[in-house]
Order: sequence, then C-alpha cells, then structure tokens
Amino acid sequence: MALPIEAHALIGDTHSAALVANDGTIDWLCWPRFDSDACFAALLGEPRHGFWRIAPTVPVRRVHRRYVRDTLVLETEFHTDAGTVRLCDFMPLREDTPHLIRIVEARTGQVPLHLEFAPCFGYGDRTPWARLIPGGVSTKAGPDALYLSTELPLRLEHSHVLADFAVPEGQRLAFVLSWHPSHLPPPRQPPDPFLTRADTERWWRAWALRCIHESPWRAQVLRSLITLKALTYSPTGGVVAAPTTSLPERMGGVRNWDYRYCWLRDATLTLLTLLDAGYTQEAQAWRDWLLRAVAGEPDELQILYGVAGERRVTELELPWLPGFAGSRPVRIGNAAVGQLQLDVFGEIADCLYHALRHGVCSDAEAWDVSVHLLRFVERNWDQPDEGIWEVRGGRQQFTHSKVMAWVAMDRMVKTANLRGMRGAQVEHWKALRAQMHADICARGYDARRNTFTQAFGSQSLDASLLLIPMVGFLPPDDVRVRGTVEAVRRELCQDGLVRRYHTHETRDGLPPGEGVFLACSFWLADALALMGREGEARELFERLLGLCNDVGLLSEEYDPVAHKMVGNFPQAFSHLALVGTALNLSREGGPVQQRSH
Ligand SMILES: OC[C@H]1O[C@H](O[C@H]2O[C@H](CO)[C@@H](O)[C@H](O)[C@H]2O)[C@H](O)[C@@H](O)[C@@H]1O
Repeated sequence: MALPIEAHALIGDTHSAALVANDGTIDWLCWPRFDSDACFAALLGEPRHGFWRIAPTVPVRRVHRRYVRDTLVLETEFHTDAGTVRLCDFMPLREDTPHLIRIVEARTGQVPLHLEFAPCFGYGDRTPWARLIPGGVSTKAGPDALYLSTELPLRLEHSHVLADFAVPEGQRLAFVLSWHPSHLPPPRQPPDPFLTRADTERWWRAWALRCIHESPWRAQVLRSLITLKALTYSPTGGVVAAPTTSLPERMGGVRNWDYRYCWLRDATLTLLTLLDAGYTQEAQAWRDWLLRAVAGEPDELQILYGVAGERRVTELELPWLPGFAGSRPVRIGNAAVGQLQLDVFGEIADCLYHALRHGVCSDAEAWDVSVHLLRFVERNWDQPDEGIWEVRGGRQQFTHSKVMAWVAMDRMVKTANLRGMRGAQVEHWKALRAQMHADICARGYDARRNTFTQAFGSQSLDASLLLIPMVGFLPPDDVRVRGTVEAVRRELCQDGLVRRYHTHETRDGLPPGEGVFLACSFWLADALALMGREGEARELFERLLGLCNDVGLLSEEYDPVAHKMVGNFPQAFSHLALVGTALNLSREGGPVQQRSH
C-alpha cells in the first residue's frame, strides 16, 4: 500500500508531473502529459502497478526533505548508521523529450542502496518488455517506451530492473529516465545531468524572482505559486486542478475523481492570484486559453476541458486498480464535464473584467465572447444546476450559483463602464442585475435563522455562501452576511475547519462522509478579515499553514479526526486560496477587496 498522501512531494516540467514519496519511491507518473496514462500507478494500487524506488537497505534513522530554495528540485536525505545519502529528484524543463532525473549524492559514509525500477504502462495494466542495452535499459509496451540511462550496471529479473550499489563519500551518480513513443528509437539524452540540474534550478529561481509578494508568509506563498506554475500546461496556459486522479475524499470511500483537467472555475480563480503576485504573462496566457476554450455556442460551454482545450474527457473506471487505501473505484475522465454549473459564467466575467482592469489587454474577442455568454445567463439564470460542488444527485436552485449569475451581470455592467459604453443594452443589464439581487435575497435567505441557505427554500448551509461578500454581492457589514458567516462557523465547522456542506443532508448522489474542505477554510479567514476580524483571520490562516506537509503542499481536503490529508494532491484550489488569504491579510486591496469592487 502507498504511503500517506502527505508523505509525497511534487516534481514536474509544466507538461506532466510525478509524486515522490519520502521513502524514495516514485509511485505516480503520467507521461507525456498530465492526463496521459500513468506508467507508475502504485499510488492507487500495489507495487505491481508501477513504481521506481531508490533507498537505503540499512535502517533509516531520519529522513529530511526539502525543495532547493525557490525551485521544484526535491532533495530527500536519508540518515543511517552507515552515513547520509541524498536523493535529488527533478524533471528538467522540457524541450522535446520528457525526462526525469534522479541523482544520488553520498554526503557522509557509504550507504548501501537498492534500486528497483518497475514501470507498468496503462495505469498498471500493461507489464512492459524490458531489455538491457548499452548504457541502461529499455522498456516497452504498446505505444509507450521508457529508456533509463545510467553508468551503473543493472540486472533484470523478469521485467524488474534491479541494482544494489553504494556511492563513495563525496561522489554522485545520476539516472535519467526518458519517455518516447515506442515506434521511435530512444531519444537524445541531456548531455550532462548535473548541468541540467543547475539549469533547472536557475530556471525556477528566475521564475520565483518575478514574485512581488512580500509578507511574513512569503516562503509559503512562493511554494504555492511554484506549485500552481507546475500545474500549468505550458504549451497552452491551461491549469490542471491537480496532477492526480482518485485520491479519496474519504479513505475507503467512493468520492474519487480525476482532477487532471482544466476547470474554468479553478483556473479563473488563478488569474487574480497570478496578477496580484506579479505574474502578468501567465495570467495573459490563461486568459487566451480561456477565450479559445469557450469559443463557440454558450450552451455548449463545458465546465472543464483537457489541458489543450479538448472537450472529450469521458469518465471511466479502472477495475484492476484497488485504489488508494482501498478507495474504489479509481476513475479517469470526469462526468462533471456534462453538468450545468451557472457559477462558471460569473467566474469568467469576473476574470475578464479584472484582467481588463489590470491592463491584460482588452480586445474585441473578449468582449464578443462575454456578450455571448451573458445572453446564455439571461436565458438560464433561474434554472436549477449542479452547482459549485458538482453534485451528482440532480439539479437544484443553488444560492451560490444565482449569486455568481448576478456577478456575471454585474461585471458586464462594470466592463461596459470601463469601455465607456452607455445605452439601452447596459440599462437592460442593470435592470436584470437588480431583479436577480432581489430574487436571491428573497428566496435564498432565511430571515428566521438570519442566514443565506444552500438552495432556495432549503434548510441546509453551504460554505460557498462565504463568498457572498467577497464577490461584492453584499457588503461585509450587512447583517445577513454576518449572520451567514456565524451560521457557517456554528454548523459547518469541525475543529475550527470548514466543511463544504453536510454530506448526509445534501442530495449529492453519493454516500455521506468527507473531510473538511481546505479552500473553504481559507475563505472563512478571508470573510473574517473582510469583516475587520483580523486577529481571528490570522489565527485561522496560521492554523491552515500548519496543515501543509513538510514541503509546503496541500491536498483538497483534510480529515480532522485521523489528522490526514484526503483528496487529490497537491490541489490548485487549496494553494490558490492560501495565496489569496496571504495577500488579503498582508495588505489593503488584496484579491478579496478587489473582487468586491
Ligand atoms: O464532490 C463531487 C465532485 O467532486 C469533484 O469536484 C470538485 O473538484 C473540482 C476541481 O477542483 C472543483 O471545481 C469542484 O468545486 C469540486 O467540487 C469532481 O471533479 C466532480 O466530478 C464530483 O462530482
């Protein structure tokens, strides 16, 4: 069984990513793209589903991990009685071929090590044929091939590649793994893995230098931004929600989803964060991705796409994989693709409006797309939808969806103002905006309990309601907003952290039970800050920072009873929310203040 989620660290090359556990095992790698089949899938199953391990054969007294400062180059140090050995893992920024490099450095003494390289293509379904060749080993199955090159003599046992070795003190040894289509010969290798490491570190440092954020939390913010950059598919600017599929929202449960796609919601929320942190170029690339992806008829708009804008992401179950900690089914693809989620229209309008305000160039195309999408909102805003949480139990009149439909109308009015437009069209949008506002306040608010509710007429609460003041629907000192924040704290918090909703109460089509949702917990800190309750906001924020693992990464959810991370990892939504709250707490005019104006 794989190690806990939090025992993992991320490496990547902005096309794909791998997870490295703190025992020296790579147990997740999809090549050549984030959403390609995994060649190491032991994370969701057993060793036979593919892994690559380099680790001491003597007892390890202590493991210490870190990223090399301001980079995505990982170092894992194993302290043993025989000495200390350091394993350095990274993926060089891609030119043509995907590579993953592991370097073993003997710090002190001479530690006996064992290498086991056992890929299994097709998410652990296709054992490859392995062959020793000069300078390494070649493995192939179907369309995929891997070439592992090293100076170390390797041996083959069935399809497993093995080596027992030790590196003399002060010396180092490199392994370069490359993917290539099986019908082509092994690709050209990086000329010198040690120089490639230096180049990769330089590239990430130069990227990190562009961060203009200054606060007591700069290190955590930068780690989150580097993670968001690593989750960006650089050829197109699309951002994946996470590099994994099916890490469970409840251990042993069925809430297991594939996040290796680009959600309009998650990615549009990235934009303000990137702009605020100084990454205008990335924000521009994302805006362009968005305009390309949503081009076409608005009723054909999807809430998620492949990283290059692909529309087909059919959900399938992989029955041969037992799942992380027995959490079945393992799914690839995502059926949420076919859902109606009205909030997305508000998020797009908000994102384009703020891009314009920040000087990310305005063009006729962005305006035409926005007008087109708004017509759809006008026709459909009163329809039930699946909502921000993508419920699978049927559509409802979710209050948050309606608020975001209002946001779509509001940002169009504001964009029109910025563009100096007047006239009947703008007046019509203003009238509709007022009508929506009145309707939401009448039907989505429970005066008896002084709280907005999850859906019109429902008794349930929902953490998405914390966003009401943040998107500017009502001011933070409005009595209904205060009441809602208090109700969420009272009824949805567990051990001070926020659940999305009560899974036993909401008709989400799934058996109840999941962790607290980390992004929602950051939103509570944002709402408190906006209400002037800085001390409480900071306290909650610091607590949430304490949930990051040893290398600063967060999953989607957290199990406050087992004290374990749950859900896909690392998750963009959680890291976005972390950066947003740091910005809100460190200065006036952070994302929350900006979005609400
Ligand atoms: O809980 C059910 C749904 O869970 C996933 O959706 C969640 O992840 C998305 C990506 O980060 C996020 O945008 C959404 O708000 C979350 O609820 C899953 O992808 C869905 O298929 C599933 O129905």
